[in-house]
Amino acid sequence: MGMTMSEKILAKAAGHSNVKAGDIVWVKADIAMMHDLLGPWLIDGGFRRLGGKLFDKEKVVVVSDHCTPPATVQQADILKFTRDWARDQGLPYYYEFEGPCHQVIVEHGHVRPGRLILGTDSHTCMAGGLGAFATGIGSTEMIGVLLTGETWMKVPETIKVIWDGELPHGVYAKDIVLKTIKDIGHAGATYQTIEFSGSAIKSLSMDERLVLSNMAVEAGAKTGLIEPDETVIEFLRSKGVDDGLETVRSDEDASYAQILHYNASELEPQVACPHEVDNVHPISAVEGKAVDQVYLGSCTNGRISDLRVAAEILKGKKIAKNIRCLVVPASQHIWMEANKEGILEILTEAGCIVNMPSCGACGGFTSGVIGAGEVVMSSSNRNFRGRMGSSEGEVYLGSPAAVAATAIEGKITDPRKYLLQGVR
Ligand SMILES: CC(C)[C@H](C(=O)O)[C@@H](O)C(=O)O
Ligand code: SF4
Repeated sequence: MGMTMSEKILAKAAGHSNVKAGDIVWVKADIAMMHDLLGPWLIDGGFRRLGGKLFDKEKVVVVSDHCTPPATVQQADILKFTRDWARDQGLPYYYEFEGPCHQVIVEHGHVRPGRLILGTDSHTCMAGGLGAFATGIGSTEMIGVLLTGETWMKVPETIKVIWDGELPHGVYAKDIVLKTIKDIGHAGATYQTIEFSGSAIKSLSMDERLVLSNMAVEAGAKTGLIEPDETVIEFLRSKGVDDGLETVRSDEDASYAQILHYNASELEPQVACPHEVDNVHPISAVEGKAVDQVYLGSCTNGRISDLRVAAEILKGKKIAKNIRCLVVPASQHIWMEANKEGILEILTEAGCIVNMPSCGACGGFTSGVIGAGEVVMSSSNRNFRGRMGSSEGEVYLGSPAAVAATAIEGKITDPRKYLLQGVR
């Protein structure tokens, strides 16, 4: 019996030639990633009591992103604690004010195909877009990983999700993943891997692949994998990475818990409605819903291609009166790229506010929270009650194009009417 990608990566991490779904294995982490909110300030006590010595400094990456820039004294204290901890531990890889951790570790080359990446954040699974088995773990579990470099894991079964065909214009990876989550359900892939494949997936850019893997956890999955190919290798080379580029793929005769098959050419723009990510409908079902804020950003959809498509739609136009449009590039690097391309100017002239890269508005932590009764159309990954501020608010999720079109009209809007044929 062949092995899935997920089984192969975990077999390697466990030092076995073969593992199968359901096996319990001890695995060695290639990267242990923490952020400010669930990292050092939470675990330092336990970590020190148990010896306080890192298993390997080179494999520990800390990113301050959730409390940046701090909006309260408590957040400033958390940030200071995290920064001081990284310095005291002599960590070579500490990043702050650069953007959400998942984007930052990808850009800095910490994510490579076949690696096992453990992080104290549920969207750690985003690294699966480059073919790494990446998953979120709790802070307590992270103490053990920091001390030993190891943890135990049950090898997950895999749900294979095949998207063949060609995406119509105005339809994106975000729509693919929302439709997939709708069908699997928000807990339907619990303790399973989702493997995305098919010709539509293969033709996605690196930016768009990361949208799929990022949101795998919204179906409850442990990770979301895409077979690494030349798109991934070229991306990594562009970031100066030239080792650890071997690819990993599922065997033809690997066994799957479930196989779902879709035709991308039939897909329409999708929207996840409050208050669950699987409450997904075609945009036509919610068109016209008035919004108070639109949010274009996050580790899900704040990358350069997302900003480009929004600029294409908003160029020469103005956002609706009485709404706010927050744009938050997913990293400092993307911010600079968007600046060079004139995108930030286009968006600002349209009336958007460009914030610094951060988790702030996405998770309702710092700037951009919403009040009771307010409605947001967001390009991020979660719409739980209270996600962006008040529990009396409402969050709708869609593609960056849908967000930009909504900004123009002040109500949820199908982006296709604002896009020239061929713009992706
Ligand atoms: C704050 C953190 C625990 C959380 C996560 O784990 O995902 C956040 O990043 C999110 O997106 O909700
Ligand atoms: S989902 Fe939002 S809060 Fe969570 S890591 Fe990404 S940007 Fe930050």
